Amino acid sequence: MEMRVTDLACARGGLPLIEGMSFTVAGGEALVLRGPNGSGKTTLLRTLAGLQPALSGEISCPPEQMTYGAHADGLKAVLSVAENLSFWAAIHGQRDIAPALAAMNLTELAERPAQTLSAGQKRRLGLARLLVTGRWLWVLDEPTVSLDAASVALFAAVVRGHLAQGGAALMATHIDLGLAEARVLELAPYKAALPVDPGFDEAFL
Ligand SMILES: Nc1ncnc2c1ncn2[C@@H]1O[C@H](COP(=O)(O)OP(=O)(O)OP(=O)(O)O)[C@@H](O)[C@H]1O
Repeated sequence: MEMRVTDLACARGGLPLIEGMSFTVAGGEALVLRGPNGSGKTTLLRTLAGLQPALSGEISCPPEQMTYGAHADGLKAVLSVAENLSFWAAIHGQRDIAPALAAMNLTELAERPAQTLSAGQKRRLGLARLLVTGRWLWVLDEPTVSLDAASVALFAAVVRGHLAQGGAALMATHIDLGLAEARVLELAPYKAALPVDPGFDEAFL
């Protein structure tokens, strides 16, 4: 399995942010996306996940082969931890949620309504969801927000396990995940030139 991105350009709010971007992610690989606030990491991930159209370029992997973890945890507040996971597992044709619960240290919280979880516990549940999708490519936006050091380590182990099974991960993160094997993809070289404002008029200066 491989995702090949070729000469991609994307925009947000009508402004081009990224242009001329090409890279590949293959099964067994983790790619960490780096760039300052506002540089377009979320925009790139949304584009790859098919949530917004690219301005131009090609993405070889269809959204059906990936799972996208956004800033929001995407939980159903009144469902329990186990019910939330079962819901997602059913959508993806999976049954066994026990390994996902155990991997993100949620077994003891299985019966708790999601709305009563702490921010870090909610994030752990959001990440456990990845494990019941069966998708090979994980596209993740700041996956470790709200996690304490122990949970970051748990998550790194989950990612490593996914890679070992031939999966891949593309993650925007500002923190060190402790995944020494991850490649870093800097956004800076692909910063799009700002369009010239055709309505500019010196008389108004
Ligand atoms: N809904 C929106 N409408 C218009 N512009 C937006 C919208 N969302 C984000 N932007 C702008 O698009 C640019 C890129 O934002 P994006 O969220 O992709 O950056 P980022 O690299 O993920 O930032 P951060 O590190 O802060 O999460 C920013 O200048 C931002 O203000």
